[in-house]
Amino acid sequence: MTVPTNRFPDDFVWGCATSAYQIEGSPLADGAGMNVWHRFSHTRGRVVNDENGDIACDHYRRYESDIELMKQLGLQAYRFSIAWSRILPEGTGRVNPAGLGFYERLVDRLLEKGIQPTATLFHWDLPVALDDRGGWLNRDIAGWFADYAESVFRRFDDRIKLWATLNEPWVVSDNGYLHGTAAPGHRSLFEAPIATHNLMRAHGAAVQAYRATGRHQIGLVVNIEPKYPASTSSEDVAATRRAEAQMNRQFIEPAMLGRYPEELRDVFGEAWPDWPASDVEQIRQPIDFIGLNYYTRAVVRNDPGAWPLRAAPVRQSQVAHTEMGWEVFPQGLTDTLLWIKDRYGAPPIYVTENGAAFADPATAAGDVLDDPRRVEYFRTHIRAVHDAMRAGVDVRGYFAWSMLDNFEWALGYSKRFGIIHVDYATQKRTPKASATFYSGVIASNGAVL
Ligand SMILES: OC[C@@H]1[C@@H](O)[C@H](O)[C@@H](O)c2[nH]c(CCc3ccccc3)c[n+]21
Repeated sequence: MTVPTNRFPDDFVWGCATSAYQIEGSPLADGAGMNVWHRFSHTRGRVVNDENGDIACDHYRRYESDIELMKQLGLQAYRFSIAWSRILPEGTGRVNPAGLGFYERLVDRLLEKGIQPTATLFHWDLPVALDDRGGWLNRDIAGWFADYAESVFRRFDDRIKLWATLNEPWVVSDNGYLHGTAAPGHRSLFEAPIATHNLMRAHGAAVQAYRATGRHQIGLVVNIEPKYPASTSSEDVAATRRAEAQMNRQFIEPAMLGRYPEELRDVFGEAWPDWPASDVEQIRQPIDFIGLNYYTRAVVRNDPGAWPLRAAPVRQSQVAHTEMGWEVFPQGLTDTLLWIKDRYGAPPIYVTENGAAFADPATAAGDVLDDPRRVEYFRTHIRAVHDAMRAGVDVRGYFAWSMLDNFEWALGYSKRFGIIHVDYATQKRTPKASATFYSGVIASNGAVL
């Protein structure tokens, strides 16, 4: 693959990404079952300002005008997630035709507008009915997930050609079961490894199900935050390896190499089981691509008091940070793309999420002052992708996070990642300068960088 010096290959795909619970609203409409983020966000004290996704961007009802905006941007593809509990209100068994109907309308409208739909089966919004049966702690969930996957493959594989099983299993295991900062809000050293393992077993089962009938591509989306040691001391280097294993290799390694990083026993101790080899073999199903979500890097030091990693980030001074407190470090994206290529056999990669939160207040006149730092963030990170491609990494596409300002999980609506501003009181959409910039990138296939 020859990569032109000043633009991207002709078949490179440019898109935007969102997820169901963050933008749709109407979480219980038309027979949908309750999902764990509905229950979590309605539990006092879990989300900033006790905000929730009851309305969000009202995309469930405004999807046609939102797709019009995507068309105006010149998007070639759109990454969204399917809400499991709309399709199977109890998580298994009865299919809800109205739930399928929403995604049918969404997909058909996208195709009408010449925009490629790419779907993630699970972006954290587990049906409550399954959480009440143990959720990711119940080994049966691999079968439940495969059945759900089959019901949507059967319906949409003629129109959706790029599938992802899970979005960021690390966040579900680490935030949802280890630290309790995300749904279902558990805090347990013993539960997190079980959640990890069942998430990955479910991934494997869904890929196996896809191979039986699917005719296109399926992969796994992981968040990778490259870890750089704060010093060359053996303590800091060891701490960095623990942090890297726990976030960056805990999921991609079983999926791609059929083994868990040995550092995980050092992190979890007796709480890390000896998984049956047959389980890990089943997890290692050949996949067609890796979806990489990249935002920032971490500089890591040894910290004996930091549970359970015994590692802590070191904030970098005198450099740009986003509203999330994340360092702006585009080199980390190049480094990560090269790391995946070198370590996991040069798989095709889509950058499935990359973006930045900055405060973008709307002025009284209704204009939106898009922070110029967001344009710079996209410019430098898209350049970083190009650098990796010039160095031989097989990157197939880039999805900006996010198309719309949306519900930022436990941070509610306090963080704005959108290239399109949403006034939540009026639901008015206003493209930001970053939308105009990204539109130019797409139109010129990266030549404007
Ligand atoms: O935080 C911005 C986005 C979320 O809105 C997406 O739903 C999620 O896929 C996503 N992942 C990451 C990086 C991993 C991460 C998630 C949550 C907290 C800290 C890091 C950033 N984001």
